[in-house]
Amino acid sequence: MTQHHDTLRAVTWQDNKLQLIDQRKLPHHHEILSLETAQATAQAIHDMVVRGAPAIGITAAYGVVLAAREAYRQSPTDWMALIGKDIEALANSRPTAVNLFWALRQMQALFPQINGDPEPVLLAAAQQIQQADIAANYFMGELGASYLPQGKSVLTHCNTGSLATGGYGTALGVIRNGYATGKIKHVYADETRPWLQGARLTAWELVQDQIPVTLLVEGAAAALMRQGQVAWVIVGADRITANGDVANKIGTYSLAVLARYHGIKFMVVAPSSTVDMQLATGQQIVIEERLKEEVLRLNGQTIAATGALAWNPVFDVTPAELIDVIITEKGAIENPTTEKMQAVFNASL
Ligand SMILES: CSC[C@@H](O)[C@@H](O)C(=O)COP(=O)(O)O
Repeated sequence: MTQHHDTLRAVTWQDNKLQLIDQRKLPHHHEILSLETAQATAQAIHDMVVRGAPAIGITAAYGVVLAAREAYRQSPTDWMALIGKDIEALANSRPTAVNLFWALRQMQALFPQINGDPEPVLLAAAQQIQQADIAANYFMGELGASYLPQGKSVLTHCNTGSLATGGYGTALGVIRNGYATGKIKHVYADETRPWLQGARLTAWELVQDQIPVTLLVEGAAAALMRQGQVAWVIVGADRITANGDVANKIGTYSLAVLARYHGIKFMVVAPSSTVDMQLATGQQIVIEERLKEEVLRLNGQTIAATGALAWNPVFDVTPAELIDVIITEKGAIENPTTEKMQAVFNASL
């Protein structure tokens, strides 16, 4: 086993409240938001205070705890009926990361067994979801790193680290493990327009871990690959469909196309809570579109020509045929197909 020193947690439960690091302010301001209602939790997910598919799911699970507390206060006998509105608000906070809906289902499945105050039972369940996510990340870190050659560089996109998960990270977990074991010598990170998760969050996490990181604009990825610097592209996922198609941060699909052209391997790292066996292919995934202002403005300042329109899909779908391996805590799926996905997930979902 590799030694783990990672302690950063984006989502914590303290003093009977949900505490979120405000990721919109990182890395230069470290502010914690304390939330006491499910409605505020849904708003925080929508507003990107917390982001990253597993972290969104975990936050929603704690949101259900807050919802149940409020509903039970209103009516100890009728809380299960009263909680519906809050669960709907949580479900409507963001559409693409399936971990959100998975976590809500996990929590709701417990309701029928609860007698009396639901809070202790639901809090334990939310904490268990977070602990299981961290354990999955450590496992995937080792499994993913076992695919890497010795002493090479990798390219990653968006932020998939402690901030995006229960802790440690998916793609960044593989990178952490790969660096600790000497397989990775250098990390290239896309800045990830327009929210700059790469520049603000991934670079911050890697610098803290003393892992050498070089930022590039997404448009530079092809030129970097052409130089022969990158052995693997390693990314996370927001939803993986039954055929192995992967929705992830906008720009991921470009990287997969580029990687194939340049003979570079492409790895997706995600826990089974990101797998949606109900959808046959990635074409059925709802892709979130956010406000055009996120593209037209930067740091509150208009940068684009006044009058220009903007298109702001925040995820894209990478077809399974461009993916060399999907790493999950249930195992690795090489050259994913529906049959291979079913063999791993249908038995257990
Ligand atoms: C382990 S995080 C995996 C994905 O959620 C991540 O790559 C991503 O696309 C995050 O998007 P975001 O819009 O920041 O929530």
